[in-house]
Amino acid sequence: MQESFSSMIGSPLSRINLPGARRTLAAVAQFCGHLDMQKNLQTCVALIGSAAQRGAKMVFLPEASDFIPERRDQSAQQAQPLDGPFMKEIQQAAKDNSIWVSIGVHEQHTISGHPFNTNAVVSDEGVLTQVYRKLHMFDVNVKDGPRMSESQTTTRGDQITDPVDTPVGKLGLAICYDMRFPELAQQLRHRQAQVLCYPSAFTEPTGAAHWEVLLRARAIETQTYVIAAAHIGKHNSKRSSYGDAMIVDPWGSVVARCPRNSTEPAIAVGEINLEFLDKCRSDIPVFTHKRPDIFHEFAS
Ligand SMILES: O=C(O)CNC(=O)[C@H](CS)NC(=O)CCC(=O)C(=O)O
Repeated sequence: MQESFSSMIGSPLSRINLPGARRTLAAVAQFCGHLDMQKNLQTCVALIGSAAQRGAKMVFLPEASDFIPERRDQSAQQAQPLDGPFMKEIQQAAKDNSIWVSIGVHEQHTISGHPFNTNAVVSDEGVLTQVYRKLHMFDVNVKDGPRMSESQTTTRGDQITDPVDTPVGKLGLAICYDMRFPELAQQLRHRQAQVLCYPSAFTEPTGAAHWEVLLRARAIETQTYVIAAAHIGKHNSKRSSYGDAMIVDPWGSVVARCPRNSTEPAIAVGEINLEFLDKCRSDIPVFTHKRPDIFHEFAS
């Protein structure tokens, strides 16, 4: 798996003109995914197009943008490899619109049979540039709340992915439930991330209780931008998602947000300002105040 995956990764980074681009626009997307991959693909392509039209250099699409399963067996049935037809079309749309894309998909895993929950980054030339596979499985049983066992349908990843250079900054990859694990955000920041993304399909009860607080906390404590694309609305008779896709700045302010009173596909555009980020980091230099002598995980 690892070899075939590596061979699909291009090396377009030398071609990005990053130094002058201290202020760029990012677009965060929200829609209601269904089982039908063709329909979801059309929605994603339309969102990529409107993000580009609004001047964004990168667009962030939700976790599981390819499909939301209705039954457990459908995850494995419908999952495609990263060089399959769904990602090919996304790559083409990125290229056609000259925009970078982060997208969550079920990534086929032929060995275990259960797909990875993957966040894939595509360059504005349509090249698959970085891939992260969700580390933390959402296996929970909340009274009157969600009961989910992601590990029954999903293979968990086993590595932290190095942040990748994009036009909006050095981007650290995570997914949804990962936002409850500050150690991943800290590690990505330790590896120089300036932006973290959490493509999501949050449940309604946990979204109402925790979503915004978690995202703003991760942004404040890591002093990075946090971009969380999200599914919203009723996917099928058994499942619905909270929505509230947003971009948070390194001070913890929400700078862009999709409407929660509509389940129509939407994007919100916000500025990523790396000068502001540097100012946040120098005003309150928490990362020079770390105590690796006490907390050994950050000793280098
Ligand atoms: O299953 C798929 O096809 C797509 N994956 C998801 O929807 C995942 C795993 S079930 N959802 C979450 O992690 C929700 C986390 C959450 O809601 C919380 O942390 O409160």
